[in-house]
Amino acid sequence: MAANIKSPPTYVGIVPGGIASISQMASIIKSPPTCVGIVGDGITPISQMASTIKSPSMDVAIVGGGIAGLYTALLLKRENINFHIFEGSGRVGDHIRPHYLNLFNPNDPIKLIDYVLSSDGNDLHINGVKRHGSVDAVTPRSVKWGVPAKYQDQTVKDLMTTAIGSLLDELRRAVENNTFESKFREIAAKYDGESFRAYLMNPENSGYPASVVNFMETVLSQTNNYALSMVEVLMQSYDFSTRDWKTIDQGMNRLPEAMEALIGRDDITYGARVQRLSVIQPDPEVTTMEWPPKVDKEKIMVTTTGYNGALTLFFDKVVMAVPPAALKMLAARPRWSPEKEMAIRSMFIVPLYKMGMRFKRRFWESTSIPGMKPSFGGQSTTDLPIRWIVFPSYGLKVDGTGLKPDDTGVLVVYAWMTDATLWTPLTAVERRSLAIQNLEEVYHGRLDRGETIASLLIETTDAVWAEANSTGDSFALPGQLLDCLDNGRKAEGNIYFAGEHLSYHHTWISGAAESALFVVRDMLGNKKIEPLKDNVFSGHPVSTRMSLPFKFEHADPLLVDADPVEYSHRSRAVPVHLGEDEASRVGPILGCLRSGGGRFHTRVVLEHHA
Ligand SMILES: Cc1cc2nc3c(=O)[nH]c(=O)nc-3n(C[C@H](O)[C@H](O)[C@H](O)COP(=O)(O)OP(=O)(O)OC[C@H]3O[C@@H](n4cnc5c(N)ncnc54)[C@H](O)[C@@H]3O)c2cc1C
Repeated sequence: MAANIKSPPTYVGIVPGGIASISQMASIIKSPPTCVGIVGDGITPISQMASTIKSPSMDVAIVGGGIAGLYTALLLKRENINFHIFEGSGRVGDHIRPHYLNLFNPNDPIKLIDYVLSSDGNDLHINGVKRHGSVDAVTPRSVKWGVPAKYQDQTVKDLMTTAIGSLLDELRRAVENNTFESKFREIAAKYDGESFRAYLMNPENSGYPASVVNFMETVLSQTNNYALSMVEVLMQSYDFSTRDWKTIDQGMNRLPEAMEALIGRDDITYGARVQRLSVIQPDPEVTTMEWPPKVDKEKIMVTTTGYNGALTLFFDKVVMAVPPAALKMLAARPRWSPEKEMAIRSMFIVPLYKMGMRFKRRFWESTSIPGMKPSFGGQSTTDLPIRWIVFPSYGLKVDGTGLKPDDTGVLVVYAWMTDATLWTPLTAVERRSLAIQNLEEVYHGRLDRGETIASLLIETTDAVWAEANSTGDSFALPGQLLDCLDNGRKAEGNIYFAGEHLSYHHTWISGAAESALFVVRDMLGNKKIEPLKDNVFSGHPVSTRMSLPFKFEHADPLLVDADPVEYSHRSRAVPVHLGEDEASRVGPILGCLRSGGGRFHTRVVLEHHA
């Protein structure tokens, strides 16, 4: 049996009725090979197991194949540490879930394109008032919002700058001086105890009346976002004020797929939901075989179920790279410190709702109505249930080589927080019908050729994230941010924790990667682990779309999932800082997620050689 199992041969599997199918298990899990494994519920042939489990090196289980798990794997790979990923679903990337029905060449280089955050043709549709142009310039008067006279003509941007501009400047200066973390903690120690709403209303700060705060939240954010910790909303503003926005051409899921290819699919078991974690203490004295087996040093027993059957495997260390909701719902695991348990339980999970709507033509990119401008990217804001309408940044080539307004295209409507919760009880058909009606209202009198939204629509698909395994995004309520971060991150013996919720940049891909960096540093005794550099995997062939079972027809990436229930989120920009020299590098590059003095710049440059 040992011959079936690649190095080091301390890996034993047991199945009901014998060990015949152990070879199957060995082929499922090739390289992270500490261990004893049990498949199924029978453990009779225990006598055939090695007497004492000795592992010569450290073996790490990574639970979760999202960005946090994948990035942890790549860092461990660079350190030559054995690892294996257990991913509960059949794919990596989870939150990043664009879906294509269209053409592109799997061997196309992965490259960044500009992500357009706002454009001249974007609209505001609030209080029944339609306003064309940048959201930043909106005043309460312009949308008939009742506020005290002195605020009526202040733009929403000025109101926000007055409230937090100096704190944002302090954070930016701290990044330049490599003191981001201490500045973040200084600000959090002072302000985390209050919500952003309370902060804005506090006379010691901006002292805005509730009507002004409501106006700001409606125009700039989503309903009840300002109930979060003040520091969460400050960080949202900080991340959104990043200057250079980029996305990955042909879809953001090329990032996790490229990472997957670099890791190697043999080091990932798909469809393996971890259900149980147990700590097995060392007992070198005992030589008789029993279950659980005796081990020469502490091991973590990891039990998964899925389409590979049930697997039980032993590792030296485990990284739980899963969202707090998944961690909370783990059927059996050790009870951790009260602070840790509290951090896991109290992380505030924000629901998100998204619908991708595929249209016969990109009607938003052309208009014959005098005074109206087309929306080449960016997003429109409404106070309707759809809340935001996001225009694609794909195919925007002003030199005429991009997609034409008569080509098909996808709009995404996007609600979160309380606005997303309200979509949850509706059926799929009701959601689609509501989205169409909302869009008809926004575009009333503005479509050419006598068309309607319904007549232009090809298909829709949506994601009610609160109903998905990963739920939504994680944020902290007032007074909980530092506790959630510090206690949530703290290792429990040999069990470590990663995920976007444990970073300073909640709800960003870069945050998930940042958390992986923290974990690997911690696991290796605060070793100075650098983020991945451009050429770490230089020479490694990256073909990212080998496994997609679709025939592609034309070059407009449809960023919606074909599955009518589970929807992808649109591929969108991550905060990016690109230096001139970095942008121009060529060759096989794994783009890096690099930390600049606490500020985590996501630099996703993935190119592979022709
Ligand atoms: C609607 C939406 C829009 C977003 N927009 C952006 C954006 O524009 N830019 C940006 O940078 N970020 C965006 N984000 C955030 C970003 O996608 C996430 O922060 C990031 O992908 C989270 O990565 P993660 O690895 O922490 O978690 P996840 O992606 O949730 O990965 C966790 C993995 O663990 C697996 N898992 C869970 N439980 C188990 C178990 N018991 N056993 C085994 N496996 C398990 C899951 O299947 C999943 O694959 C968005 C998120 C959403 C929901």
